[in-house]
This record gives sequence, C-alpha cells and structure tokens, in this order.
Amino acid sequence: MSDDQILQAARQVLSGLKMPDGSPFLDASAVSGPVVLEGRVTVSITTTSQAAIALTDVRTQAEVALRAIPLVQSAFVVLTNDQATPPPRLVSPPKPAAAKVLPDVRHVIAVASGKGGVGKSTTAVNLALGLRANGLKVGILDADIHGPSIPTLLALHGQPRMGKDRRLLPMQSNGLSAMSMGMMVDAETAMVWRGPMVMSAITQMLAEVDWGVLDVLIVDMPPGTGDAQLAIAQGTTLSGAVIVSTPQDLALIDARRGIAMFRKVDVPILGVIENMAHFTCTQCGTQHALFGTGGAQAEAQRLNVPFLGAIPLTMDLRVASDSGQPIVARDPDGPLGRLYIDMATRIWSQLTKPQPDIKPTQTLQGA
Ligand SMILES: Nc1ncnc2c1ncn2[C@@H]1O[C@H](COP(=O)(O)OP(=O)(O)OP(=O)(O)O)[C@@H](O)[C@H]1O
Repeated sequence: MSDDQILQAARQVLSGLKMPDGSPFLDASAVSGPVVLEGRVTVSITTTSQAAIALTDVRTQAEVALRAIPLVQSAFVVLTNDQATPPPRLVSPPKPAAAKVLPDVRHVIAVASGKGGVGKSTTAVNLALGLRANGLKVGILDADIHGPSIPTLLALHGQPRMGKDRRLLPMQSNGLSAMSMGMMVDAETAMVWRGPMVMSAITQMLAEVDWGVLDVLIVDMPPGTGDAQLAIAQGTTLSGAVIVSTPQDLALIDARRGIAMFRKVDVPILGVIENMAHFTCTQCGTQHALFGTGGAQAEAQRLNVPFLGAIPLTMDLRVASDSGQPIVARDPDGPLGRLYIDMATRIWSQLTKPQPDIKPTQTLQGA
C-alpha cells in the first residue's frame, strides 16, 4: 500500500468520526492532517488544556482506527496545546490529573545546550552508554524533531516495530533502547508546531513507546532555550538536566540561558560539560585551546552548579560518532571512554544520593 493509498484509507476511516459537538471530525478547523509519510500517519488536534479532556475519546478512536489500516507503520493523533506563551510556572508536584505514562522509568534526564552544534547529541549518547557501563538500564529519546541525529550516532536503520499492544518498541543499539522523534512524526508536520504544541506532542508520543523498565531515560533536547525547550522542561517531569557548552563566550551566554530556563521550572542542574575544550595536535602532542579554556568550568562555579568535565576536540570522537560507533561503545577503556563513564557515574550518584531537590520521575504531563 503506497502513502497515497494509506492517506485515502485514513481519510475514509476518519470520516466516520465525530467531534464532541457532533460535527464531522475531518471538517473541524482544529484538526490538521492526516499526513502520511512512509507509512506513518499523523493527525494533530489543536486545543486548550481545558478542552483537551473532552477530546480524549475521539483522539483514541481516531488512533485505533488508523492503526487498524493494513501497512500503517505508526499512527499518532496528538492533542496540541496552541498557547502563544508557555503556561505559568509549574509548581512541583505536577498537576494531580497527570497520567502516569512512564511509571517504569526511574529518572528522566535532559541533555541540553543553549546553542546548536556544540556536541549535545554526541554527549547525550556517550553519557547514556556511560550509564549503561555502570550496569544501568538506559533509554535515549531524540526529541529534536527538526534535526534528529541519534539515528546516525547509533546507526539505527529502518522503522521501529509495533509491539503487542500496538505501542512502538524502541530500537536497540549497543545495549540502549533508542527512539527518535524523527521516526514518529515527519518534520513537515512538526515544523508548524509552536513550543507548547511540541511539548504536548512529545509527552504524548513518549507514552506511545513501550520503554519497559528503565533506570534512566535520556532526552536529547532540541537546541536552544525558546518556547519549545521551556515547554518540554516544564511538561516532562525531569529528575535533572545536563548542560553542554563549548568554551566560547557566545556558547557560554547561551548555556547560562539554559541553566536559567531549567531553574525557572525547578529542574535541578546535574552539571555542565565543556565540549571541544582543547585540541591535541596529533603530530606534536601540544594542546591548543582553540576556543579559549576553562570558560565553562568558571561559569559553572559562578552559577554554583557542578562541573562534570571537559571533553577535548578530537578526530577520534568525530569519526566514531559519525560512523555510528560512539566512542564509549568502541573504546570504553580509552581516555575518552573513561572520561564519559566517570561523568555518567557522577551524574548517577547525584540522582541517587538522598537530597530533597532531586526526585524520581513520577509523571509526564500530557496536553
Ligand atoms: N569533542 C568533539 N570532538 C570532535 N568532534 C566533535 C566533538 N563533539 C561533537 N563533535 C562533532 O560535531 C558535530 C556536531 O555534534 P552533535 O551533533 O553532537 O552536536 P549537537 O549540539 O547535538 O548539534 P545540533 O544542535 O545540530 O543537534 C558532529 O559531527 C560530531 O561528531
């Protein structure tokens, strides 16, 4: 069945559904889609948090009907909360009505950067493998809908399979359970989602993945500190955040914004990692601080957050990452592998040491 045929079938099954006010589902101005890409079907219904509950039934009916179409790889009907500004600061514990969508995940950690291209995804993957080397069950979610890079970094090919209860099974790579938003929704659909819409879509889709029992789920955040990032930080109950920065002043200014953003929504900062800290010449062994030195460490001290370590700029790391064999998997006992594993150990000990401000993940808030 081609995408066009799936689209026709999708429109056919959806045409039988009604909105809560009795109007045809497909005619509702709040409904966008269906969009079909390589067998994946997405529909979004724009709503407000207050009106979302009334739409829950039709959302489920639409999803069940779409998933029953032969050769549909995945089907998501997401309630997107179209608010121009993020909802007011969430006071923990989160809203009591929140569904426990990840009851078997002990901690969700965000790996974030204020600025793109600083090595956030590379760091997220290697930290995930470092936690795994500590004997933990670890998953990684690539939440960067617009520029997903985890499939490349972990050499994930093909589409995730559907489990028994029609929930998607994460893909497996190097002992990690992995899922990329890019595999669940096509970039074109996501492109029109604003911050809060991205958040509600992400939290909802997280619930559609059968993560199983995990000690840690790492969320590789989209770069930046705009509405989308704030909404994810706010809507996903996080145990903590790790901030990645290069040593340049400009990157540090953005990292500072990232720290401020997580603090605003009461997410503890587990630490700052300086990436591309210095370059060691392969010919003469001399270290060159191309982007300055010690900036992230000084910033971490100034902001009173832990400094987890500095990763050098190395060809090995880049080649390993870009060929889908992360350095911790390829060479766990080498200097870089040990560095990441040590940082992961420190992160885990922070999560598990009893302190009032680091809480296990209880809930993820839907729309
Ligand atoms: N320490 C390092 N040494 C050498 N290359 C690195 C290092 N860290 C990351 N890279 C390379 O830099 C590029 C960008 O890295 P990565 O995709 O992890 O960044 P990002 O911050 O997640 O980017 P984006 O904002 O686009 O999601 C990749 O080619 C990666 O292999």
